[in-house]
Amino acid sequence: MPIIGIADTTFARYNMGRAAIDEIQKNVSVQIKRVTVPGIKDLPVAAKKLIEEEGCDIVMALGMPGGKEKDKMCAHEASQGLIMAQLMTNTHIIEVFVHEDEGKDEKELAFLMDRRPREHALNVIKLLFKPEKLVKEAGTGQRQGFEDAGPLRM
Ligand SMILES: Cc1nc2c(=O)[nH]c(=O)nc-2n(C[C@H](O)[C@H](O)[C@H](O)CO)c1C
Repeated sequence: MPIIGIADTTFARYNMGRAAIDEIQKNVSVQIKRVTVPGIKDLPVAAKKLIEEEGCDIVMALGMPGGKEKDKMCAHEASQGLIMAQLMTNTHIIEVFVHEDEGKDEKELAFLMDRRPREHALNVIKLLFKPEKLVKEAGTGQRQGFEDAGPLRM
């Protein structure tokens, strides 16, 4: 049975890991290993450990960069770490970040922090079990959280 790793943070203002796990469990029967770290810069090593020490086949790295400039820098560094961890382990780590300033108010932010992990959880399931479904969706302007952008027409 495949193992999905979930790494999330205490910095985030919504329980993104719980949303992702709920969506996974609604759709497939898999083993889940979860860790929670303080912030997004702690996610790369947490994800790498889930892969190398816990045998995870894929990992979701969930976090919330804050709205300040230093938070955005932090997010960029965390992203680079996550890419490095993917290359070091040859394993997908799906980055699920919701920036605190993406929502126009707290209600919209909470909506997004619930929806994006759920929609990426479905992507993770497709990557693991039905990669051909993603091929069918190629170029269709999928977005996680808000409305899909949709395909371009000639
Ligand atoms: C400035 C800063 N901003 C964020 C952020 O926007 N989101 C987040 O999840 N964590 C932030 N952190 C904390 C770091 O990611 C990390 O937890 C600490 O530097 C300890 O390694 C820091 C230090």
